[in-house]
Amino acid sequence: MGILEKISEIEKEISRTQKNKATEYHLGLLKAKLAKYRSQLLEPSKKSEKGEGFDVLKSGDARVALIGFPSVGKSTLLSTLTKTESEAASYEFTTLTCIPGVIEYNGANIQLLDLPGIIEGAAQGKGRDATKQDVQRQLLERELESVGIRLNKAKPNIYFKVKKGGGISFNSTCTLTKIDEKMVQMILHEYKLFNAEVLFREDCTADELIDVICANRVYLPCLYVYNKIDQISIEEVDRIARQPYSVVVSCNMKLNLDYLLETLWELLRLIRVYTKKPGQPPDFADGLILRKGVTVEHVCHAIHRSLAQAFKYALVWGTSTKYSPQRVGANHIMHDEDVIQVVKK
Ligand SMILES: Nc1nc2c(ncn2[C@@H]2O[C@H](COP(=O)(O)OP(=O)(O)OP(=O)(O)O)[C@@H](O)[C@H]2O)c(=O)[nH]1
Ligand SMILES: [K+]
Ligand SMILES: [Mg+2]
Repeated sequence: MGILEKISEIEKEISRTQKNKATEYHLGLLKAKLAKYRSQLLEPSKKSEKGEGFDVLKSGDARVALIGFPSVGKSTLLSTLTKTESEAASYEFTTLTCIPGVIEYNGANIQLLDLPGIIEGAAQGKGRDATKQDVQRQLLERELESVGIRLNKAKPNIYFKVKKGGGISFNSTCTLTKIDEKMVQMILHEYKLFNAEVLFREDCTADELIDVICANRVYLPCLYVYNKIDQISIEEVDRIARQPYSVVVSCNMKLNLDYLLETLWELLRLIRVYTKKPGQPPDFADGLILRKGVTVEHVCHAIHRSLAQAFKYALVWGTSTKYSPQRVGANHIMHDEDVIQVVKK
């Protein structure tokens, strides 16, 4: 049996197995097997070591990829938000390669990647059926999930370390309601791991443990953009817009695109920090683009490599301080649109 067949066999078995106390361990084992075969599938074959990727250089302050069904308007969106034109047409698979563009927003350059549609033949219809969006979303999520991508999800808080000996040590700092020691043992054995340290710091599932064992999962923020709202009822638009991480737009009618950019900015956790020299106004024309959570020390590094060493203190104006200006140390956390003046030793 090939890997694909094994995968489909296990998927079938999972779907026909009823979920209850008695089948818990069996299901846990099936999930571990499934994850194992999927990883094998993703390993590059000997022949084409590199795998087929799109050759686009990373650039700008952040990167966003457009993943979606054919003809949902990915290329139209790229052409609308950036100076790049990506061909759009009413037939599926108009785009056959990766087309990069740049969104200029709040002084930041956000690289936007237009990609070919994934999953064939499901984007037809006028958007009349109320649940088409939900079905597409689920299929896309499942597709990304199966290649190890986790959307809008933090890495499970499990400490996991493979050891040379000593068996499996299992501990938790909280009550576990979805997994127990026996299940952990079974899953580890499936991966031929007989010596390891496992410490649960939150109430995780078997799937989450498997993610941690596999170690190649990618945790990404995801914004669900629903285009063509000019084609559905206002009630449906309203319902979709209320879902988390969701924005409704119409590229053709230029509806809600400002809100899309605002939301993208927030989700990418971008912030602007303006620098100021003594006795001069802040340099609002040329802000530093950084990420939420950065400290004054990070800002120093962004200004100049050697500045952090020469740092004495900084004056900060903005929402991150109680007073403006306020004298702060290297560990102070900056907010969007703060102004900073660095004082050297
Ligand atoms: N009604 C409506 N049609 C739109 C909108 N945006 C795009 N379209 C149309 O949808 C069709 C497909 O648009 P594309 O931009 O080619 O879609 P795509 O997702 O890039 O498609 P592929 O590259 O083939 O996967 C085109 O005919 C667009 O004119 C919109 O907001 N409303
Ligand atoms: K198209
Ligand atoms: Mg396209």
